Amino acid sequence: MIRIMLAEDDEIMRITIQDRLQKYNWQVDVATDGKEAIAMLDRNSYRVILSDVRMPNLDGMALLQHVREVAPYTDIIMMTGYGNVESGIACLQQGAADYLLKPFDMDDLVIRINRILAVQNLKARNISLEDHCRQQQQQLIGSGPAMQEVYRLIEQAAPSDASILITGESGTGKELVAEAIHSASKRRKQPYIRLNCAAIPEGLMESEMFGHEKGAFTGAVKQKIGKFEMANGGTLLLDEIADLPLALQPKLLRVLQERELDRVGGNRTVKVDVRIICATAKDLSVEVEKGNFRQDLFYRLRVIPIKLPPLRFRKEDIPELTQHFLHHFSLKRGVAMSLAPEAMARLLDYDFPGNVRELRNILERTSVLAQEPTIGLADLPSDLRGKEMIHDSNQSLVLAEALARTEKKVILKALNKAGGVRQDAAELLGISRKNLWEKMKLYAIQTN
Ligand SMILES: Nc1ncnc2c1ncn2[C@@H]1O[C@H](COP(=O)(O)OP(=O)(O)OP(=O)(O)O)[C@@H](O)[C@H]1O
Repeated sequence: MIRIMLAEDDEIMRITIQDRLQKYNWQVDVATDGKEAIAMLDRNSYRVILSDVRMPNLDGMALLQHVREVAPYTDIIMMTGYGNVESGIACLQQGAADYLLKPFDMDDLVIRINRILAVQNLKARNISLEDHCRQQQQQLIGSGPAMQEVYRLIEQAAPSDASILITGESGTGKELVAEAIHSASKRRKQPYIRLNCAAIPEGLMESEMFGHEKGAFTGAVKQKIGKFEMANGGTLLLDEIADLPLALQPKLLRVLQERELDRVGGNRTVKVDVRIICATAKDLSVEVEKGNFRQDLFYRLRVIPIKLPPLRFRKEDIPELTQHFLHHFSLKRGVAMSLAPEAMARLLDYDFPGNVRELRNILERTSVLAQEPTIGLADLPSDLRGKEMIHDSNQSLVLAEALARTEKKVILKALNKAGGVRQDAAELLGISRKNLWEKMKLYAIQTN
């Protein structure tokens, strides 16, 4: 429920405004002077404060200054009397969101509050869009059986609010899967926020997750909203969850169980409604055995587990991924890039310890550096060209066969197109004449 504070010393005015605003299902707490308002601000979070300028004990300007310091996410509308436009402008200069000259129309007040709430919603949405933008143009690619299973799990998991644990080696697309789940869920129009548990110093993690109040610790000069509150109504991805400090794990468990949290240095409880997705490249059950991760939290987080296979176990997706990334980099470079068959063969033979991220990086680098629009073997990084390639025995045997068949087909096609002229066929294939000759021998291809 949207919470609004009304600070006004005039009783009739107070009752009239409160009655009217409550009709919109807003919770309206009233304060009779500035001091009382400050005390209430310590106990609760408000989206909007509506304050009179002239009040006993502590006036509206002092309250405004206090709110700006301790609650930067709360907007304040000032009510000034006697047609005092200068005072209204002074309020805006001090950081008020708006002002109203008394006497004012109640409809006008409601419109202004709604406008402020809309801007607040936009700001929250903006934070989540920034996160989205990073991933823009990034969709999950791969139609092999392993990815089909992943899509099936995403589809099944998305509609519920159950916690999801995505595991998989680095670069297998865990973040993309988390985003796909959010986008397919009923929360898709709400914020999607990401928090990397490994990237934040341990001492700052609690405030990053749950926020803090002004003065909670040295350096906490302003109130800060944590990622949980930012994600309210939406989804929070806790990336690298295995790195969440042990001391914070009970606090995360509490949010999951009670759906409420305490900001650091705060003495009030904030209700949150957030769907949690966790991702990790580590085996969490091993971390539990080692005593680095709480078992109760582990079970709570892995209600739906999704395991992403490494790229070397789904090599069938490499051509499709390659095409997808090359298309993207071609647009960036303004040249239609393609991959020579033997370069593709090398990619298919490589084990990609860095998974899809490594494939993407290789293609990005080569599409920038390659002299010709066709990326050849020589354009690939040395660890792909050289003997250092890591072989996965059974897998590459099956692939080698499939590859050989494809390569033979492509060569025959090129020779056919070139009317049997080897030099032209070699050029079409983007390989040397000698290389073509060797391959023709290998595949027992004859030309007249
Ligand atoms: N199936 C996929 N289709 C398209 N792109 C993918 C796929 N999987 C991964 N990527 C790309 O690979 C890169 C790494 O993906 P992502 O960050 O999701 O991996 P991750 O598993 O979260 O890695 P880490 O554990 O290192 O954070 C990104 O650029 C992403 O777009």
